[in-house]
Amino acid sequence: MSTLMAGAMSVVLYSAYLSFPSEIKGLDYWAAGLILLALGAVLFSLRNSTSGQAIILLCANSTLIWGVGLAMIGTQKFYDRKPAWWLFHLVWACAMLGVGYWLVIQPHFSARVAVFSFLISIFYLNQVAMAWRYGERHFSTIFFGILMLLQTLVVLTRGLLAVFYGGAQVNLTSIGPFQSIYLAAGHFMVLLLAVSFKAVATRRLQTILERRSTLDPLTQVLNRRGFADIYAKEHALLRRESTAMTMLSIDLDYFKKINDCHGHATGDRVLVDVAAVIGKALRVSDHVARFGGEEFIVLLPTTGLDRAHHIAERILLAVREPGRDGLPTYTVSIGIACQTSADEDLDGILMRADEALYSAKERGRNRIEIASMPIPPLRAVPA
Ligand SMILES: Nc1nc2c(ncn2[C@@H]2O[C@H](COP(=O)(O)OP(=O)(O)OP(=O)(O)O)[C@@H](O)[C@H]2O)c(=O)[nH]1
Repeated sequence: MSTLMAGAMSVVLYSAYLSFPSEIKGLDYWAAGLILLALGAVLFSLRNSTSGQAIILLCANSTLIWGVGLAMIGTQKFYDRKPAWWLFHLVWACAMLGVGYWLVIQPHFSARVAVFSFLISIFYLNQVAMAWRYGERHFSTIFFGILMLLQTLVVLTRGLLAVFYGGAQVNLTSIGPFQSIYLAAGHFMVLLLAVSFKAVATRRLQTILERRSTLDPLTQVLNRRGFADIYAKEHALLRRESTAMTMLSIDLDYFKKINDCHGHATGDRVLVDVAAVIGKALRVSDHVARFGGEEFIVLLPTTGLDRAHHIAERILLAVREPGRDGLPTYTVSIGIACQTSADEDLDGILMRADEALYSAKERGRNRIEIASMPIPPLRAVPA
């Protein structure tokens, strides 16, 4: 039954590997690991029905180690870590030496079970550590980590029972409480592991799609939608705490000329460069967006005009430094608008920042202009 489950789930994971974006790594290794676990279980079931029991047992142990090992490699790839092939091969070699020795040269069932269990638990434990260190704090990771931990505990307990109580306690062909728990865990764990692989991968897919829908694909800064969400949060803060925030509207000067003289690809590289230069001039709490074209918007939360002007000057100077990455020298114009009242909305402050930007363009470009403050709405005077 568990063999069928593992086989079916490996197909599910492989089809996810084919259809998920290439940023989600490791799914193919998880699928291969499950196939090998299924194959290992088939080999174990054949050990008494054919001659050459020792060879079949060796192959079964080797296949199982490979199965769990490939799952570990998949998990390392999934979390963007360098796959520890050295650990994979070391564990496999030690397991084969140990199992081979206590199977063929000096037959000893409990020693064989102990060495196999301790070694294979290294692969499970490694995956617990991966999920703990690199996993997102989300239900799917917790589920994945707990399953790997449970699997580690079950396998380690089998190894310890083999060491302290001998072969009878861990021989899965005889009946006993631990044997039942181990077999049940083995059956369900294969299915649950595959489900947990799929759960963490689906969560990763969701995060990637969410990020894609709020980021500009060329420069990786926010797009209009992502910026509107951020602005709404900062606006709510401004309403609550009566702070100020400032918007910079930054536009490349004569960008059409850059495209015409150096080609569209160089134009794109200039856009990426300007996004990077702006990003370097900001704090982590500031936000940059590109709404398309060659205009960038910067939102500086809890920042007044003086500080914003200082940041704008820093950007102006950094941008026009010549020869970065072999790019043509270029300049930007910047319009600044400060918002102190929650009565103004995104369109209002954007319009003022753009007006200041046009005025910078009209006055010769490569300069900064500050927008006048909005005229507060007239309020009725009580009689
Ligand atoms: N390479 C590249 N060019 C773009 C992109 N989006 C818009 N453009 C180009 O940006 C140029 C904008 O030209 P204009 O609006 O005339 O502005 P400008 O040449 O910078 O002139 P000023 O803003 O007045 O200084 C056009 O040639 C667009 O084709 C893009 O994603 N990549």
